Amino acid sequence: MDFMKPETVLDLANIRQALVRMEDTIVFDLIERSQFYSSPSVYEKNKFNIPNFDGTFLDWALQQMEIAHSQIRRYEAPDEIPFFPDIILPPILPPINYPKILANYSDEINVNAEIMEFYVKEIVPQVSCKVGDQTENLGSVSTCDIETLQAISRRIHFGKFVAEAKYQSDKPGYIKLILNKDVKGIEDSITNSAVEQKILERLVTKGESYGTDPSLKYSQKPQSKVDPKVIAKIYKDWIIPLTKKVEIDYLLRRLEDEEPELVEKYRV
Ligand SMILES: O=C(O)C(=O)C[C@]1(C(=O)O)C=C[C@@H](O)C=C1
Repeated sequence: MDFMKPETVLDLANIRQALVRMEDTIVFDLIERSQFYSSPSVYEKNKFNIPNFDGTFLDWALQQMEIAHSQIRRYEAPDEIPFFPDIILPPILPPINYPKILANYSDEINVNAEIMEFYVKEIVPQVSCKVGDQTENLGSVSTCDIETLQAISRRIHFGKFVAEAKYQSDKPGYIKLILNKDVKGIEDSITNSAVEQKILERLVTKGESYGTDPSLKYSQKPQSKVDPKVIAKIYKDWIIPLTKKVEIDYLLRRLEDEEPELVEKYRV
């Protein structure tokens, strides 16, 4: 898909293909994280003495990274959402005039605070190789965390494109659901259990293959570096539900950016 060509971005088959590709990045990032200890010092507020800063070491490191990445134009892209939108800077590179694809409030749909919370509380304890700190690796842990968080955030906020594609494909149906504030109806209409099931099965296969040394493939002992079932469970319990939350939150506001005459047509 090409963000300069909206029709390629709003094609559900293309979006799903992009989501499948993102699984590779996320699975590899989780495997990378599994080399390290849980490293609680990285996630403890004000553990290190950082002048004029109130937060965890990871918050601080991620903020520094986002400041740099904002200047290299990362957050101009419609599929990149910062964790700290209030501290980012204008790009140094000239702006890109992306065609409008999403509704005008789309940047306000941001679940990164929830992503940070489940990452620290649920993912790190399940994928790290051992409980505790390993002093010399705290920096590596934080850079690995940043990569993983950014990959998961991009995947979850892709829900906006999924939602827009679904909205465009059935405006009358969605306008009625939105006017009725029918959250359950919206959730049912965006859910495709067969697609979800396939994702979970494929993640187990990817976890097994990517986590195994190819030369040991035929060994009797399982080699996976992260239990593939844990990877599938992270998707089932957190990544897919939050993607759906993004879709629902996006759709609930969708009439803010719709022709009033069209909305009136469906109001009873
Ligand atoms: O592919 C879709 O239709 C989506 O809405 C994305 C997604 C997902 O998170 O992967 C979420 C909800 C659907 O039930 C299936 C898959």
